[in-house]
Amino acid sequence: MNEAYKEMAGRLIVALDYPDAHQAKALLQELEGIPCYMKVGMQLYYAAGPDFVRDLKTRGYKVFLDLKMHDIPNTVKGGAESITRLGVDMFNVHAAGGSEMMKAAMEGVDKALQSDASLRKPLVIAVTQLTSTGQDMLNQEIGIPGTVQDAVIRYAELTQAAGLDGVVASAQESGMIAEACGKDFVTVTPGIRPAGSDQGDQKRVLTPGEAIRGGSTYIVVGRPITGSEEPRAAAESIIKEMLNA
Ligand SMILES: O=c1ccn([C@@H]2O[C@H](COP(=O)(O)O)[C@@H](O)[C@H]2O)c(=O)[nH]1
Repeated sequence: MNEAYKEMAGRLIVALDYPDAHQAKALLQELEGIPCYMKVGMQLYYAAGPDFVRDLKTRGYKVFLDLKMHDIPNTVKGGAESITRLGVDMFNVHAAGGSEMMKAAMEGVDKALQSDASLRKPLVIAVTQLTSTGQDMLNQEIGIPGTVQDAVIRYAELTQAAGLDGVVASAQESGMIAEACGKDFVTVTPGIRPAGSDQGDQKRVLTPGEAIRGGSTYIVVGRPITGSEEPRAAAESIIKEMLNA
């Protein structure tokens, strides 16, 4: 395994959207040896809890805990403290919670780090507009005027001003986020669909190659891998496409 492959595989975040630890572990076995990031979202975390996250860390994976916290600042601060104690590498909040809430998340991280010197600071990122949100939904259903891109940039700037490390957005917006917030501001981009694959409920999609060319720091891929008859081949083909980009 060469360095370029390792680096690119580390930018692939596989979404372990499963109902239980047993099924998630079956995928881990399939993907054994591929040095990708693993994402634990609500479905798996509510079923398998912190033990599953610890198991992933013991196996040597980088872990993104995708619980999208959105609550009053005091509650988010406590949540961020607990998540940091779990030893994850990345977690998120909703930018729509506002800057006071996002700053409180950072305070929770600091509190955990100060109490245990063995902990490393996780990347803290904020969801801008979900990749399942399209222009019509934003304007007509949710009632927010302007373009999706305007809303994403506004949230990205708010997130950066609150001291977070980056945002979750569509890969379609990675370039404009880099222009507004600089290239070091992390972009984590779900809604990735290899050519010809089913879009499902995602509205703002790009292929893995387009996302890397567009400047995404990380891409998040779930069903194109987990729903494939050959998940390992699907993951390898995505990494190959990322490398070729
Ligand atoms: O805006 C967002 C935020 C998070 N997600 C999560 O990413 C994966 C995508 O899974 P696919 O199966 O590849 O669609 C999933 O876990 C979402 O919860 C997102 O899609 N969009």
